[in-house]
Amino acid sequence: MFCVMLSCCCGVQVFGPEASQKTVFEGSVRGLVQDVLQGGNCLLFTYGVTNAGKTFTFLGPDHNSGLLPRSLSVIFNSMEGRLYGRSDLKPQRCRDFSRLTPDQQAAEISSKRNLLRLLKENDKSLTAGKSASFEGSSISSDGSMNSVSETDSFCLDFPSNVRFSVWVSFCEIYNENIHDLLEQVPSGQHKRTVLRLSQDVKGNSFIKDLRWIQVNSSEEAYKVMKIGKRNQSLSATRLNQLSSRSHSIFSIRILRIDDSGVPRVHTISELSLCDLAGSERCSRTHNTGERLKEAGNINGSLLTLGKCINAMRLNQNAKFQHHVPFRESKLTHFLQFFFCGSGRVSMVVNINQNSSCFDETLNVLKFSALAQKVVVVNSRPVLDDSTCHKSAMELSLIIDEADQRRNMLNQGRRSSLVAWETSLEDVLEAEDSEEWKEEEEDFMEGTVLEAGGEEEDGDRTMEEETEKFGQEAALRLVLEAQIREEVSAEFMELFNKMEKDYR
Ligand SMILES: Nc1ncnc2c1ncn2[C@@H]1O[C@H](COP(=O)(O)OP(=O)(O)OP(=O)(O)O)[C@@H](O)[C@H]1O
Repeated sequence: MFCVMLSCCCGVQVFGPEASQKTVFEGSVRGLVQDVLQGGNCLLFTYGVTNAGKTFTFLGPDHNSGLLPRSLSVIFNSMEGRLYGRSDLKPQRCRDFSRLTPDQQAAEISSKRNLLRLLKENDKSLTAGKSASFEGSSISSDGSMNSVSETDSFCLDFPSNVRFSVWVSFCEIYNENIHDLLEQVPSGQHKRTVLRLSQDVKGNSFIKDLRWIQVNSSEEAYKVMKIGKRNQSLSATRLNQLSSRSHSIFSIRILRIDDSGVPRVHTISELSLCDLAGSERCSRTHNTGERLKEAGNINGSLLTLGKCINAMRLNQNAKFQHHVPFRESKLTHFLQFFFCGSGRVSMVVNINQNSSCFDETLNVLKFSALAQKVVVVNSRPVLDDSTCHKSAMELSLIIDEADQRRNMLNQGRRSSLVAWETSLEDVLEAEDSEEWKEEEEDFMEGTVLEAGGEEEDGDRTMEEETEKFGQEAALRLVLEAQIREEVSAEFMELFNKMEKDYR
């Protein structure tokens, strides 16, 4: 018996064991897909103990597709007849794009052809019985998505000259190493390239050299996902015959292009679907050797995710901002972009109702109750034609916009946004950075001066507001703070216990 629970800042929805994949999709990710089609950024991640049905919900068997195939279907159905026909605009870094030369475009097309050919070759070897890594799982050999409704779509209210270019990537975090699941490793060679997390000049993290493939239909995107899934690290454990030993991240990036005259990229939005590996207790799995090492890394990164969520939640009300340890694991470092005000975040919590995992499940539920309290303010960057040179200004405007929304949302409360760390761990993208910095400094100087006057006005309004609400509001705040303190103390205790258990 498996239950699914959706948890996000807008509330919690619980789906019982009888709920169909369609119902879960409609009650959870469909709204995110709509947001992404409108230009927003969304992250959805699965959470739960091992063997709780995360991959089932995420991908689903062929006759009963999960969240990812359904999202692809709705995205492409909604874009019917509005796909951008060329491949001269490609996403790069975090939310930038580059214009490809004709040679680069030809290289893109041929590399995609080779990748898709790989699927056919793999299928032949699968039917010959050479590999069974994906047996019993979700994907048909012809790459079709049988169970997804062909009609589900959103009506996009954009001018007729607006076109969409869709790109996908698929990677995994295995033993704290990031690997591109679309990398074609020559046969006989087992060593895969380790990719690095990098930051652009705006402080947004992205995976350097990750492959992005332009896809023109949901079937094509699904085939790409199939190829990646076959490369993912799966192994049999005592609790799950096909247990994910890594966190996998499938990202869909949509370039909204104004296709009149010289094509202009208007927005770049992203839907990231992250199937987290399940937490596992060694006393139950009896893992040893390589499996034990994997379990240690999985539990470690999930623990850091918990710490980050707890710190973000505390920061919403604290006078002094706690350090959020995003950099303690690759997973949280990668997710930082979404958690720091750049998108909507939702979590799917899977529950296996087997009584043997009762206390682990209770921990998962407590975790999700806390995660739900974190408010992430969403901002939607709009690109201009001369994107690169206006980036500093855009950044400031985005920050201003996010601040305004945050103030409206959290009147009298502390920010849920977390300041970017300034020291870069990995690679600093140096291109144009000097120019950008100068522009940014000039612009920031102006912003700081302007902001000073506004702040005084804001303070006055704030005082009036405080008087108006009076004693009743103050009492409510004290009570809320007390409750939060208690929950937070309980949670810290829980973390310490979990840490001890996993050792
Ligand atoms: N709702 C469901 N209905 C039927 N079978 C399910 C359901 N959810 C999960 N299963 C089955 O339970 C088993 C474990 O599911 P799955 O591999 O999705 O778990 P998981 O949480 O991803 O585990 P891990 O973290 O170890 O990768 C699979 O055989 C799957 O087919």
